[in-house]
Amino acid sequence: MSLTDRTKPTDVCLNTDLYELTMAQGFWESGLADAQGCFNAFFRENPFEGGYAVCCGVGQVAELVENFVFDDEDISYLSELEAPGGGPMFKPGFLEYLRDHHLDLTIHAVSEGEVVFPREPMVRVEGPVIDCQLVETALLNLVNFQTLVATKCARVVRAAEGHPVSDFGLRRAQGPDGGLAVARASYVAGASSTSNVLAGKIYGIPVFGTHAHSWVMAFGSELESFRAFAASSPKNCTLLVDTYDVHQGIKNAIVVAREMERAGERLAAIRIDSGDLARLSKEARLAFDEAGLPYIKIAVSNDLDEYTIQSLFAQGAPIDSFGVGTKLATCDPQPSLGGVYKLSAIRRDADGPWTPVIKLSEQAYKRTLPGIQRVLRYHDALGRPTGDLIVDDTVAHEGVAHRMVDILDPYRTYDLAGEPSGLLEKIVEGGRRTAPPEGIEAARQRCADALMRLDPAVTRFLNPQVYPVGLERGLAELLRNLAEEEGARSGRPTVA
Ligand SMILES: Nc1ncnc2c1ncn2[C@@H]1O[C@H](COP(=O)(O)OP(=O)(O)OP(=O)(O)O)[C@@H](O)[C@H]1O
Ligand SMILES: O=P(O)(O)OC[C@H]1O[C@H](OP(=O)(O)OP(=O)(O)O)[C@H](O)[C@@H]1O
Ligand SMILES: O=C(O)c1cccnc1
Repeated sequence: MSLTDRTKPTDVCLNTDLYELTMAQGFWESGLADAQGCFNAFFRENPFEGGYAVCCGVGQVAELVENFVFDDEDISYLSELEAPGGGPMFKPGFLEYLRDHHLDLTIHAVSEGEVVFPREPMVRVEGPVIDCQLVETALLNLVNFQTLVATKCARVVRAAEGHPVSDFGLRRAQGPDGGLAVARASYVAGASSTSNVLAGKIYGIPVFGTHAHSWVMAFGSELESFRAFAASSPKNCTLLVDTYDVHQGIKNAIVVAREMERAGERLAAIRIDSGDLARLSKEARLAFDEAGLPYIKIAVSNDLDEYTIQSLFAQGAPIDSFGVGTKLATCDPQPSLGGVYKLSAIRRDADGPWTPVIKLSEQAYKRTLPGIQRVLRYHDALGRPTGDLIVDDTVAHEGVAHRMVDILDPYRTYDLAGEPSGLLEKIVEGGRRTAPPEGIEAARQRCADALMRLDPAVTRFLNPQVYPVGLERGLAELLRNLAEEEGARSGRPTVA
């Protein structure tokens, strides 16, 4: 992960919200340090008004847990913190407890690159409630942003219809760490390369680049600048043709391409970064073809997103590749996923029975789901997903249940077809990863496969169909009972 890659590993434990540490101290003091909890990370709505999300960031969770250690420097910093009302924020006994404390967690997660849907657990964390709480913020920080970026990039890649998309977002990203996360998640979601060199080094993502307008402006003329770039980077030569006038830029690119041919080299591409990209790309294509240079590719950039790219192809633009920066890195127009991490079951000790719990809300869609949840994804004969069933292992259930109950409307049921398989895999047990890191290429392949199998009605941009996610009947009944009990206790009307 980027933080542990670039700073001392133990810094991950302070990459948290203060309240996680304050609550941990409270659990420790209340004698609840050994109580066990089960938390789920999930989101409530698909981003970008789309029909799905691409799970990302979970590939770094095991590393987070293994590196979650408070060293002397961390303890010393915490010991100096003052409470607003006076006196130390943390008690010496608690800080001694934290020193060399390791997270004794077991974690199940959806594999990176897989498609996920609202309300189903993406990550399930079990273990001492104090440890579950300590890891919350850092875990959400990894999973929320990368899932958002991966989803955005999957949309851009879909619009690009197989043409390469390069992440150009670093200069517009939310800080250095944000830029790395964007490059990583974009690659998982199908981007072919990144301009971010550090991301290339850390994650092994192919790096790609052209040149800036400043390169052209630094020379006496555009032609001179193109010649100098071709001489300097003959094997990696994409010329930016829009600094002054695109028509002249195309003519200059043809001159340089011919000179390169004479020197036994080939101009790879031009890039157009302003103006009407459909019209200019058509003119460029025609000019290169007429000049006998059909191999020169056309790359474009300039505030692109999935909608602009879709529109460019609808206009018949002969574009070969895309550089996408600002709108990818900032996940325009939705800058956050809103994923949450909620307690769903507790038990007093590690051998006792789990007690499922829920949080009620005035808004039914904000009510949480109880239990030790897992997800069964059903597939048709061709391996295409047909629906996801959330099962709770604290209640009796039918195992493979073919009927599911709508999460928000208990009177609505769906019949599931096909064969189910478990969506969550164990990635951490007793605080240790259960398998070596799988690497970014495997996640990228999984994402490509998952998106290919998903119903186009779910992946379309406009009014996508809702992918069915529902509750196994035992869980639906438990939810209704708990909501009634909690409602009666709080005097609120029952929402289930
Ligand atoms: N043919 C097209 N159809 C749809 N959108 C386009 C087309 N050509 C360009 N765009 C998009 O329109 C937006 C604005 O382009 P515009 O031509 O105004 O920029 P510009 O004049 O090049 O400005 P600047 O030089 O400041 O970048 C950009 O997001 C660009 O990608
Ligand atoms: O448009 P985006 O999707 O955000 O892609 C990144 C942008 O960054 C560069 O512009 P910038 O003006 O920063 O530098 P330049 O002088 O090299 O064009 C590049 O030319 C792209 O337009
Ligand atoms: O290499 C490029 O062309 C590039 C990289 C980052 C941002 N804009 C352009």
